[in-house]
Amino acid sequence: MAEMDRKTVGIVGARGHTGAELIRLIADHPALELAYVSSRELDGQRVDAHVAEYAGELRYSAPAHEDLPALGADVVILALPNGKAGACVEAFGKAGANPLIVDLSADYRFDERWYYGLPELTRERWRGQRRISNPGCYATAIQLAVAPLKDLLAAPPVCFGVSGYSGAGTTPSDKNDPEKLRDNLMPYALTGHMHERETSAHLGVPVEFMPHVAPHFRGLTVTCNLYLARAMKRDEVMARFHHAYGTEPLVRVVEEAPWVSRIAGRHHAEVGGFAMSLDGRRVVVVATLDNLLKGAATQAMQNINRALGLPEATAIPQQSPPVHA
Ligand SMILES: NC(=O)C1=CN([C@@H]2O[C@H](COP(=O)(O)OP(=O)(O)OC[C@H]3O[C@@H](n4cnc5c(N)ncnc54)[C@H](OP(=O)(O)O)[C@@H]3O)[C@@H](O)[C@H]2O)C=CC1
Ligand SMILES: CC(=O)N[C@@H](CCC(=O)OP(=O)(O)O)C(=O)O
Repeated sequence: MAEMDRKTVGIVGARGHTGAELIRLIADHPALELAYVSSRELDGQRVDAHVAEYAGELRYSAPAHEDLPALGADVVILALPNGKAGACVEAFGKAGANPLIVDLSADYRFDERWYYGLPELTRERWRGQRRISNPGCYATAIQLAVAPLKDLLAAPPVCFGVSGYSGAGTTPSDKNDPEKLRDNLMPYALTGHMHERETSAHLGVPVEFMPHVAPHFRGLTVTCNLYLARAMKRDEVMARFHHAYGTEPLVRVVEEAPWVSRIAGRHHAEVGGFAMSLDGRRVVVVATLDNLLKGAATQAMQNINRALGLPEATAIPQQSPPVHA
């Protein structure tokens, strides 16, 4: 597609797990090409030595924040740890540069000047903003599980989350130490996790969230207990989910509670279970997604495609639905 006017993309923080997934997606994108990928640790090394799906001559570089605007990418993806995006965003402001900026961190998720891009729930709120804040991974799953019933809740949803340890990034900690995770389930931030605040703010209802990290690498599950203001039948509950997501290529509504082992490496989220209490006033909804894909890189790609006027699912692999045993 050499004749197509490709847009250039810079990834800041490209050594990380999400950065690597973005390199894969962009490598296969008909309208995008990588301009630069930054990493201090991999500075000077060939990208194809680290991401097999990338074929080209590009090497990692380590520009200072203030030098990013001069690199001239049309799209800049910030995949840095929390707290680091501001310096980059400021550098573009100071230089008078206005690329499309997508931030994967939590830094702008509460900033009303930024579009919060969870396309299936917020795409109507995009008004051409060139600053896009990508949602958190658990926060994506919880919002997808709760949104279709949020007007019927009698109490805050109580959500039990279990993530693979890639969710904890590459900076060494107990939460990404395979030795400490072996045969283990590690609870953390059991009240006040940032995604509790994020989901509450964006759903407009208070949410309670208890995260855990498990020994698998990628994929997360949230099991959400929802008390309902009136008795409902399972069919009625499911009809709401089909209505909300029936035409969405990246959210599948499934009968059974989905398994995280079947979502790893896939680009969509699954929402299912819909276990009802006998009195019909309580339903348990389970959502799974790959935290690095629909929880991060794939969602960023949806947002970028949309902002560039391309079909939202461009270059996002659409695999066939999993077969449940
Ligand atoms: N992992 C996940 O499942 C999800 C992550 N996110 C968010 O996406 C962002 C990236 O996550 P992830 O890829 O997991 O993170 P990683 O920890 O795997 O990668 C972080 C990247 O930032 C660079 N970096 C680390 N420290 C600094 C620093 N002090 N200054 C500048 N660069 C630094 C690293 O490269 P180098 O040190 O070589 O420069 C690396 O490229 C985070 O904000 C995270 O919260 C969002 C949703 C899901
Ligand atoms: C297992 C694990 O540690 N997960 C991360 C969430 C990853 C994510 O979505 O990150 P941000 O919201 O920080 O962008 C956490 O709980 O902080």
